[in-house]
Amino acid sequence: MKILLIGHGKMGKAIEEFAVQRGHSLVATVDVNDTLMPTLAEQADVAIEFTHPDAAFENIKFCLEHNLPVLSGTTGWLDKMPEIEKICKKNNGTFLYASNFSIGVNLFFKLNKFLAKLISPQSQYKPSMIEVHHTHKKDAPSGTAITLAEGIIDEHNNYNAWKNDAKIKEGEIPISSERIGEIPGTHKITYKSEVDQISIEHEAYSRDGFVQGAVFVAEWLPDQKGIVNIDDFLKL
Ligand SMILES: NC(=O)C1=CN([C@@H]2O[C@H](COP(=O)(O)OP(=O)(O)OC[C@H]3O[C@@H](n4cnc5c(N)ncnc54)[C@H](OP(=O)(O)O)[C@@H]3O)[C@@H](O)[C@H]2O)C=CC1
Ligand SMILES: O=C(O)C1=N[C@H](C(=O)O)C[C@H](O)C1
Repeated sequence: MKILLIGHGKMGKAIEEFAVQRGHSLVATVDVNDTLMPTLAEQADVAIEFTHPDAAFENIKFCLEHNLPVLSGTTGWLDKMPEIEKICKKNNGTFLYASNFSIGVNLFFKLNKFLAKLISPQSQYKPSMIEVHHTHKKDAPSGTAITLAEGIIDEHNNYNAWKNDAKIKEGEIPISSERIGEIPGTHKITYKSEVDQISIEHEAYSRDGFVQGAVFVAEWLPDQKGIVNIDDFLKL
């Protein structure tokens, strides 16, 4: 498979290494000072995009307008998702976004929803979330934390919003973001009552889980159409 790799930072470099190990080739790596050229899109089977919250929209739009299936793992740009959905539809394109490509995290998303539904009638248990990442991370809360909060909001009758702050109003889930050293990504949800607490946690040991997931999804994506998601890939 021929991959157009957009973003050649921590994730891009690790994806390049793993993709080559899997027998794929790169049409090009496009980083911040490079230009996305239509000829690159013509030569590729799929684009993998891991860049910056301010750059993702234009990169994804370019791929969709040049008939190239694209997956993006970039977080912090989701206010523009409705526009991407329109562009994808208009161009009969293929797009997948995942806040986290790790298979473990995608199972954790399901566990989170299950727990939220189970605990919803027990209003004495109040949820909170902590996410911990490396100090280079540009966005807070993490995309994964937002997906987890949305999962709780979908399933729990008493919560309808999240806040990246300890000062919350009724119905809000507090998310605390910590940035420490080189931590790849840890997410913990706790439900506390007066008498006890229940926690679920996912801890990435390295970026390998995100990298492997992105390459596996990229191998599957060229045969799909429209807006698809990682649940479709994992058949969850
Ligand atoms: N979904 C998932 O599973 C995961 C998602 N992420 C997300 O992926 C994104 C990238 O993470 P990471 O690789 O760690 O970050 P890095 O900062 O290490 O890499 C991003 C790279 O993209 C470059 N870049 C910036 N703007 C553009 C542009 N317009 N076109 C092409 N390249 C550009 C940056 O250049 P420069 O540094 O010069 O700006 C940098 O080289 C983040 O949003 C992060 O949250 C990360 C891990 C897993
Ligand atoms: O920036 C990172 O590193 C990560 N970003 C994603 C996020 O915002 O959730 C996924 C993972 O946690 C690592």
